[in-house]
Amino acid sequence: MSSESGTWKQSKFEARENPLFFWQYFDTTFFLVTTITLMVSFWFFRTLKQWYRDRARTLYLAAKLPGPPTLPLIGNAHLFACNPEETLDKIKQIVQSVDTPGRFWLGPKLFIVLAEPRDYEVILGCHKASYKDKMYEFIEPFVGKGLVSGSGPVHRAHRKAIMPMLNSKALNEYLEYFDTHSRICSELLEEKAGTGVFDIQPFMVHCTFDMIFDTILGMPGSSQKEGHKELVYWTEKMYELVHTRMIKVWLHADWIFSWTDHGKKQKEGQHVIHSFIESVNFIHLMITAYLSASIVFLFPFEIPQAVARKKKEHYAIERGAIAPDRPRLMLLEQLIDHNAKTNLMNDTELRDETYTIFTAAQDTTGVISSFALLNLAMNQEIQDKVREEIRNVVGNDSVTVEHLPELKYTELVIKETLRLYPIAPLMVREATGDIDLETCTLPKGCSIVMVPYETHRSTKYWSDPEKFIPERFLPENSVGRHPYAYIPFSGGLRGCVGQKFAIMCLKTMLVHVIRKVRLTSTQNLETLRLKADISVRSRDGYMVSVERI
Ligand code: HEM
Repeated sequence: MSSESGTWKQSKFEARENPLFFWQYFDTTFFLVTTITLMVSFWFFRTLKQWYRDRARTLYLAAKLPGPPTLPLIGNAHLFACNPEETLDKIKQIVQSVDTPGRFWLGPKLFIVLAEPRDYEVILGCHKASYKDKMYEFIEPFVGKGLVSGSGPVHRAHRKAIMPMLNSKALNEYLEYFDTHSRICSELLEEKAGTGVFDIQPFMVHCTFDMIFDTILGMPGSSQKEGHKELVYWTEKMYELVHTRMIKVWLHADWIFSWTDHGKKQKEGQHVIHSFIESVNFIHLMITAYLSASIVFLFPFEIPQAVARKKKEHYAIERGAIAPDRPRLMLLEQLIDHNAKTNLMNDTELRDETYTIFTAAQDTTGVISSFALLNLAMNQEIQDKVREEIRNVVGNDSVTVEHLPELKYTELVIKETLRLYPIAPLMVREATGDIDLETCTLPKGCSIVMVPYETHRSTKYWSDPEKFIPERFLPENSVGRHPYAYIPFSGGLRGCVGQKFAIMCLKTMLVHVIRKVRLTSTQNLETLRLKADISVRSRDGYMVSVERI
């Protein structure tokens, strides 16, 4: 206390003796505050000016593009205040009402719609369009940040590492699993013979669950025997929720979303998944996993366990404690081995990539195989041709690597299915710089919407586009067609990494099912109603009847 009052007295004394004492103090503070204020103001006005310039340029370039009339503040958001199932119709209406490139606004955000192959060619190969739109982040609460939603240098490095892991050597190893599970699927379908109309999708979805469990996680899948209706339901629902959030601009803010019915449904879905996991007896699970190696459930909690188990196995093999019973080619094993050498991914990234690939592979293949079989059920002549080819090429044998390239007509059927039902009906990118197209410039910051669904059904590139005609993909019938008129697997910098995997998987499934049962359906292509969430699906189910061959 005395020393403090001493200091104060000393300052008072110095101030009286030296009149510049306080001014010196004031000058330094004044100088610092002024400099910082000026710098902040300078930065603020510069940013504001840049923002104003960018905005003016965006408005100027957008004004040159055709599009529906906009309302103040909300733009065209009111057009999407519809049932999520109708989104595809809304986008189709926009594409059909204007000559693309066209535009629409969701609040302050500009979307430029493309449907011409020449524009796809530029966009899919352009680094400035290789970033996924921010809306893809809505998928991250479910699958984490993986190849599908990520962008930038980390995405590039992960993609570069993962792509060679889905090479022919690994795929040939996977074929055995595709064959085993497809056989089980065909036997289960055979049991449905004579039972009337049923939805074939759950059968195909469970089959793909199992194939992907074996090949991506390297763990035996047996969901076809156990059945996981709730999980299947919530996988599909999860995509629907993400999609709803993407198109409804007012749901973008987390705090609003969490209060809405959709946010509550998201929690409900997570709750179902959590409860399911918790309901499993973990001791039983571990014993089952280690002794009989039959783990049958998945989702985020399962993936970390799978990663941990595979890591343990990796280090045990390295120490020589156990010998590998086969080449370690399952995707998760390859990722762990690669990571041990390069340290490319941390544990979270490893788990997210595994789970992302798992869902990217499972949902797509499950839906496309259902559409393929439904279309064969609706077209008996085409089904007969496929069956004849299968008899000639594979007979009653297991499917081998040598058979696959010989299944040429079956491949045409798969291609035609992917034309009519492109799994990604819309693909959205963010322009990280201005991009010049043949007819216009896309301004930096806009969202680019590609609509393969529309291009795949455009009379400009396809005759009788609404009909199921596999022969249109014969080389002689494809002459002169723009290569980007057909992009079911996207292409270029963000193209699907699982294309070969998917074709192999689909061919094997078709072989087993078509040679075992004849499918019929009372549904037809003209009346089949589709919906689009993240992928295209049938609103009416995939209703077929089967009889034994
Ligand atoms: C019939 C089956 C499939 C179809 C039609 C399909 C289609 C597509 C499409 C269109 C994209 C681009 C999406 C976009 O840019 O928004 C994509 C990306 C992707 N696909 Fe597939 N896919 C299929 C199966 C698979 C399989 C089996 C795997 C894994 C084994 C897989 C893994 C991925 C991954 C990881 C990406 C993200 C790639 C990136 O952005 O770098 N897909 N797929």
